[in-house]
Amino acid sequence: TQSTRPQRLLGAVQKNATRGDPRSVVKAIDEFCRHKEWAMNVGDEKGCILDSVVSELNPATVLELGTYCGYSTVRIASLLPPHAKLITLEFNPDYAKIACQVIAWAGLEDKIQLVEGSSAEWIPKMKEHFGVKMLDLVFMDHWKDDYLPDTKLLEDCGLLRKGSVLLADNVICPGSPDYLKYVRRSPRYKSQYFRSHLEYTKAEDGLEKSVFLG
Ligand SMILES: O=c1[nH]cnc2c(O)c(F)c(-c3ccc(F)cc3)c(-c3ccc(F)cc3)c12
Ligand SMILES: [Mg+2]
Repeated sequence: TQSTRPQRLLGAVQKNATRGDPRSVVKAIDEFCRHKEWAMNVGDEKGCILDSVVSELNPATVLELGTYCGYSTVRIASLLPPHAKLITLEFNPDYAKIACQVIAWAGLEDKIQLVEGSSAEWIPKMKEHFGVKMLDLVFMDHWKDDYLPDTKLLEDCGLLRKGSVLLADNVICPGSPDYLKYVRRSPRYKSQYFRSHLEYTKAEDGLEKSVFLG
């Protein structure tokens, strides 16, 4: 039977990356997506912006919405301090199966908790189920139409504190205009646009970094 693109991406990781070396996993995926098959990872250009936000923040608790094949999951987790935790939510079971194996190849199982399900279902369960008090960083990379409702859900669930950072991918392509309007207009956020390109292409895209002011 035909393999899927995520399966072929995993194959490229297992063939070209070194077990236990997260940066080689990131590199292997970028090479695969640039030279073999495009895939919707945040990619190397926006990935560098992601790295700088994570490194500057040094977060203890990270929530990623949208795991896909685990590229940004591995990229973020490889920069976290020793006892920091990353919870990543993926709705698609096929993506979750691949991401689990990419995370294992990178040797980051201890830092990452992969949960299969919807953000709407799991955000309200963060505190009771994962013992999460507050989120230091939320990387939003799931579905453009869910960015705004999930942001409001994070606020309502009391998961954001003064200084919590929301970092949203694809705010231009495909774009999340209602989300952008909300975080840019709200007095409760300090928002900043990092202009970049759609992964592995010349099309414009960017990341929006929004600091919750409490
Ligand atoms: O859905 C996404 N989630 C997370 N990140 C994404 C991402 O980083 C992307 F680059 C794209 C993208 C953008 C342009 C394009 F032509 C194809 C896919 C998508 C996306 C957008 C619309 C869809 F119908 C399917 C996928 C996503
Ligand atoms: Mg994306």
